[in-house]
Amino acid sequence: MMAKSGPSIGLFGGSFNPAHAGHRHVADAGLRELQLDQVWWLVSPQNPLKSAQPSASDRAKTIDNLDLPYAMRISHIETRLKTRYTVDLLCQLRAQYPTTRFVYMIGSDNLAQMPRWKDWQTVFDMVPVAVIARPGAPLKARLGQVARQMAGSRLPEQQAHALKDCSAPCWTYLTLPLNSISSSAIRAKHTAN
Ligand SMILES: Nc1ncnc2c1ncn2[C@@H]1O[C@H](COP(=O)(O)OP(=O)(O)OP(=O)(O)O)[C@@H](O)[C@H]1O
Ligand SMILES: O=C(O)c1ccc[n+]([C@@H]2O[C@H](COP(=O)([O-])O)[C@@H](O)[C@H]2O)c1
Repeated sequence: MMAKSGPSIGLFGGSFNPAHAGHRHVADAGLRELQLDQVWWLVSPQNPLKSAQPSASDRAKTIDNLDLPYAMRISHIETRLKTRYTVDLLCQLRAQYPTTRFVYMIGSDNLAQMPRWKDWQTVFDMVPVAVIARPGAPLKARLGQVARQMAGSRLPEQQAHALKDCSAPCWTYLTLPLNSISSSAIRAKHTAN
């Protein structure tokens, strides 16, 4: 296998319907705690587990309001590659960028939901994964099926900066101060007004 000496890039996939400060909280943790060179905001064409969403370009416009720093960029690669499943995206990225050190970033609600993803174990086998704690169901995420099954590959939070250089499977759970914002709460507020 080729040694990975290229840039370290956080892959931060989302529906972003709309994007909000909770997303910045996750992406900022990628630069600050994981010490990544860049974070790519991957606008999902359509989360396979969610009902139909507004267009990816309309959702991406909401990220513009967050004033991203230079080290973060918005990516429509999943639309271009016609992938909806993370495992398929990672296969294509690995072929396109063989030396890049990718880290996949998710909120803890997604860790709890991951048994419903396509080939979730393969996702863990392909890239290091960073989970950012989120209010809601913290125990479900921390003690759920994925956390239990992957317990042997967990890196202590204090060593999160080293995650990018770990061989998969390897993951960490960042507790950090919690951020309670969600897109569904924002949508509900707009509907109510
Ligand atoms: N406040 C937050 N803290 C930690 N992770 C978050 C937060 N908000 C979103 N995320 C994570 O960001 C990624 C993209 O989230 P998404 O675009 O679905 O927003 P959302 O607020 O979860 O949306 P919805 O409420 O519609 O489900 C997911 O991995 C999600 O877990
Ligand atoms: O691969 C899957 O089966 C899968 C199932 C659900 C969600 N995902 C990915 O998880 C990321 C976060 O999704 P969301 O809707 O919670 O923002 C986004 O990049 C989705 O493509 C992936």
